Amino acid sequence: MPNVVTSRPPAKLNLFLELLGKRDDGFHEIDTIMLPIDWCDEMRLARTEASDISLSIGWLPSLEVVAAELGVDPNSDDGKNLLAIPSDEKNLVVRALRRFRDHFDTPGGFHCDLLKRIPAGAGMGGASSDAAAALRCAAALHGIPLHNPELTVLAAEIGSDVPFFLGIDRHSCQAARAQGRGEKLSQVSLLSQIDMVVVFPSVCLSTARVYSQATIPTEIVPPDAMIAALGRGDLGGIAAGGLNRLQEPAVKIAKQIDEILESMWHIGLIGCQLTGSGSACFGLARNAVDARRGAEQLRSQLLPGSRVASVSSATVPSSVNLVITPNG
Ligand SMILES: C[C@](O)(CO)[C@H](O)COP(=O)(O)OP(=O)(O)OC[C@H]1O[C@@H](n2ccc(N)nc2=O)[C@H](O)[C@@H]1O
Ligand SMILES: Nc1ncnc2c1ncn2[C@@H]1O[C@H](COP(=O)(O)OP(=O)(O)OP(=O)(O)O)[C@@H](O)[C@H]1O
Repeated sequence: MPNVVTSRPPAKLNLFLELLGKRDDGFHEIDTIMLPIDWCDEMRLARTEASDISLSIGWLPSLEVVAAELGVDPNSDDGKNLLAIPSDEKNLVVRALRRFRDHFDTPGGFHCDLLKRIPAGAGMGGASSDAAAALRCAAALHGIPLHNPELTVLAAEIGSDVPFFLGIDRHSCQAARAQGRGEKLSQVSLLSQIDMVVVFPSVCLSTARVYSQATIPTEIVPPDAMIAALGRGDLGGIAAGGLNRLQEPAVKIAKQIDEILESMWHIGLIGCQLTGSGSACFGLARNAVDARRGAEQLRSQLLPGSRVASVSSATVPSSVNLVITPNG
């Protein structure tokens, strides 16, 4: 079995998110369509003799470059709020590796090097994706099948978005419908790649706080139109079928979201909306060239104070790659 593996956990966008009701466990019953995108973190996981679990974290291309894009001093309170990622039990990677080790009773521990690109508190699933990748990397290091259903059980215990990043059954997944708390998954097919622009304004939103200020609609919208448009590659239909019931409470907390969305509509993107509980927003472009051009335009208008990227749809789960180390 290998001693070191790597993976590139992707972010996700919620093309559709409806609130169906409040559950007794304090979570919301949701109906959401999630799309993996090629904005990824970088993970390296090694087995260790000692039983403890350690994590080192950095930012790509560097903390200073990311802080400059956001217009913050990395040592200021704002900078720490946006960029100081915990490396202890609060990090979902540490939580995932500890749960894995205890559940499968594997010998020794792990050391994880995590390089972040996915903004935190953005509604892009960064922590959840890292946790899912950590479970798969740990399974590969200990010879446990990557599609072992017990991994999905562990994932659901770690967070509502984590199961999505493990993929569905044994197949790679271009998009998924998530119901329940987010753990009931079904495949959604895409006829063609989707190209978008994503903007992360320099504000970190708490998922719990946005949900707590959301209201359950009297009239529930189903995701059928969105699912049909994705299946026939109809960009106009995807834009028209978009919805995010968490957008209203998120905008009340961070008003700049409205300004960002306005700028995105203004440069000709369509279906512009918040992803997840925010604060990141996305808009659909006709193709990758238009997405790159749109990102350049928004960068010149919005920087510093936002991170802007052109992205394309991707798949989950992220692959796990063996690293052949000199001592085998
Ligand atoms: C907003 C989304 O990202 C959309 O994909 C997810 O619903 C949130 O997934 P997540 O960040 O993994 O959320 P968790 O870490 O499981 O829960 C954080 C908090 O969000 C709220 N929460 C989360 C999921 C859900 N279906 N209903 C909720 O009300 C709860 O207050 C919960 O304590
Ligand atoms: N691996 C991780 N990467 C980034 N943040 C993490 C990680 N583990 C824990 N966190 C903490 O979780 C907070 C939320 O991170 P993030 O928004 O990436 O999580 P998420 O819940 O998966 O995504 P979403 O915003 O879509 O709900 C961060 O501000 C950070 O304090």
